Parts: sequence; C-alpha cells; structure tokens
Amino acid sequence: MINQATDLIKENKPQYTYQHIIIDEYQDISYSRFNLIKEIRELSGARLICVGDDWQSIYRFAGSDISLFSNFEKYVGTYEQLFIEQTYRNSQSLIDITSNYIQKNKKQIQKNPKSKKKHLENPINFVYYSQDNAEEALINEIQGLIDKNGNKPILVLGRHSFDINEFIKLTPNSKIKYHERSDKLEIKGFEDVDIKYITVHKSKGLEADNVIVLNLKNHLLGFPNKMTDDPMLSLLLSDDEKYRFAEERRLFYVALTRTKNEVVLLIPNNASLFAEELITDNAFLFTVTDEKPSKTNCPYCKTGQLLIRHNSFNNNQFLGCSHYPGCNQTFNNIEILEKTILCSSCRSGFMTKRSGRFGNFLGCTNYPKCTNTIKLQ
Ligand SMILES: Nc1ncnc2c1ncn2[C@@H]1O[C@H](COP(=O)(O)OP(=O)(O)OP(=O)(O)O)[C@@H](O)[C@H]1O
Repeated sequence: MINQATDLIKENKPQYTYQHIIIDEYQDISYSRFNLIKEIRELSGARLICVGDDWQSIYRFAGSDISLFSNFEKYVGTYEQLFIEQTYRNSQSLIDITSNYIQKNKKQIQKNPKSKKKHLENPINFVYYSQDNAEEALINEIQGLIDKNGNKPILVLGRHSFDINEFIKLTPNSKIKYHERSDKLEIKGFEDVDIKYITVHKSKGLEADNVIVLNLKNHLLGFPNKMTDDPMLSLLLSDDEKYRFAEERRLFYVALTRTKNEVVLLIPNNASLFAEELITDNAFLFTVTDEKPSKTNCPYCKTGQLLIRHNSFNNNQFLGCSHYPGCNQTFNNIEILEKTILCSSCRSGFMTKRSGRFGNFLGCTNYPKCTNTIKLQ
C-alpha cells in the first residue's frame, strides 16, 4: 500500500504546502516509508526533522533498516545532527552499564547519556532459578520489589509472547493467571498491584517503576533468540549487520531501559549469552552486596552464586558455587559474602583480610598465584 501511494504521488505530483516534515522513531523506518517521505519532501521542499535512537532499532523483521539512520547523509543529503543526552527515566548506574553494553557494537552511534536521578546501587539483579520452580521464582521477585518499593506497577517482559507460559502451571492451583487481552498478570496475593506482561517489542516507548525480564536462557528461542542471525533469514531481510546478534542486543537494551528503578533478570540454569556477558563485563558492580549474600556470583563460572555449604567431615563452613558439580570452585572464607571485593588483578579471587609484618591488609584468595594486595589504613 505504501509503495502504491508513492507511485501515485510520482504520477500525479500533488501540490503540497508542507514546510516541515517531522518523523519520530526514525530508527525504525523502512525503505518503502522512506521513499514515500522522499517524494513528498521533493514536491513540497519541506524541511525534514527526524527524531530517533539507533540503539533502539528493533523492527528489522518488519522491514526497517538501520542503515537509513546510520548513513543519514547518503540518503538525505547535508544535515545537522543534534544529541539529546539527558535522560530522566533511568539511574546513572543503569545507564553506564547499558550504554557500554550497546556501544560494544561500534556501528551504533557513540553517545554519552546522563541522568540526574538519585544513585541506585544495584540497578540490575540477576536471579537464578530452576525451571521446576519457575512460578515461585517469579512470585518471590515480585514480593521482593513490593517490599522494596511498595505497590508500584511492575512490567514483566518476555522476548516472545509465549515466554510467560513457563511460569503458569497447567493445574487449577496455579497462582499466576495471564489475561492476554489486557496484558494483566493476575497473581494470588498481589491483586492490588498493577502487574503486566508484554513482549519487549511491545514495550518500546513504555516505562514502569520496576521491570522483570524473563527467559534469559541459552536456547534457540531464548534471549538472544538465536534464529534471528540465521543466514537464510538475512536473504529475506534488509541490511546485513556483521555484529553478532546486533538486533537482539538492541532489543535487550530496550528491555533493560524500560525501568525507572531496577531491573530483575530471571535466569534459568543455562544462562543466556547476554546475561553472561553483562555479568562478566560488570563483575565488580554485581558482586558487592551486603543484604543478599546468596546473590554473590561465582568469579569462575560467573553465572552461579556462592552459597554457604558445610563440610560433612569437620562441619566447617565454606562457600561453594550453586552450579556444582558443573563448577567446583570453593572458598574457605565465608566472610567474602559480607563484604565482597573482587580482586581487580586476577578477577577470579576475592580480597580477604590478612595480617602481616606491617599490619592488616587485604590479599587475594588466589595467593600465591595472585599476589595482589590492598593496604588497610
Ligand atoms: N524534561 C523532562 N523533565 C523531567 N522528566 C522528563 C522530561 N522529559 C521526559 N521526562 C520523563 O522521562 C521519561 C522518558 O521520557 P520519554 O518517554 O519522552 O523518553 P524517550 O526518549 O521517548 O524514551 P525511550 O525512547 O527510551 O522510550 C518519562 O517518564 C517522562 O515523563
């Protein structure tokens, strides 16, 4: 239909009197829409103003082409570029993590977003759960957010519309019901709270006080959805992006930035590439946690949590990885959980209190392999 409209304009050359054409969400424009605008612009001589964010271009499957944004001059001619870098929704700590994450793809336009919102210590929470326990895991996190922030709206996001099914038991005693028409998640005990479930695509432009993202699993239909980079699909879709999972990365960026406060990532046993990458890149940030010792990540496998375990021989306590036997990392110093300082040198040990000839200091648990120390005043 759009192509037909363009042809009609070319044929009939209507007299337009527009002085300005303003396009919002320009990052999602397709060639056919662009050609339509081009014709109207040429006939009217209107000034073109395009507003958009290439970090949020997520409609390639529907024909949009990010090169119309990134190669703007090639398609539009001489232009002036202005940046809006002040943001009002997310905390600076979240912006720092998400901006680094999205700009790892050097094809994305480099930007430096800033926030004046108050500091948030842990903007992203990684929650591991077993798929047999999915319902309980989701309800626990909702309870946690309500305990922290009160009855504020919660947006639950899935990569696919069916991602929610894993959390709904097919028995009459299921505590979670999903009303597809209204997007409402009705959860026993939380009837007063506005909880919605939608896909990340649908969440574009929306926001909520708190966000939970489902399905961070390493699977063909996980997040990233691995089918999107299929070479066969590239034959049908526009623009071949070299960066692996470039579009899925932008989609994940959209998911992470819908929150006004924190975002919870629900990760089943096989953590997705994106979840693992975030943890690896921000290990320092995510390991400092006093209140939730059980969420300290294992510095070896990065995706397990360090848990207190008992040695059955001598009943001594030690820390073991939740992914044992997959990961057999242990630490004898359980005080690591109280004050977690990941070693900045080897990044696989923790800094623990030691005493030496010159007094107390922090030394790496990997000593003698790692000799990193921090002086204590
Ligand atoms: N000048 C401002 N002062 C205070 N708050 C603002 C201002 N501008 C926008 N906001 C708030 O910031 C939030 C995000 O605004 P808006 O949805 O317009 O941004 P956006 O750029 O379209 O975001 P996105 O593209 O990520 O969806 C909203 O809650 C809005 O009310």
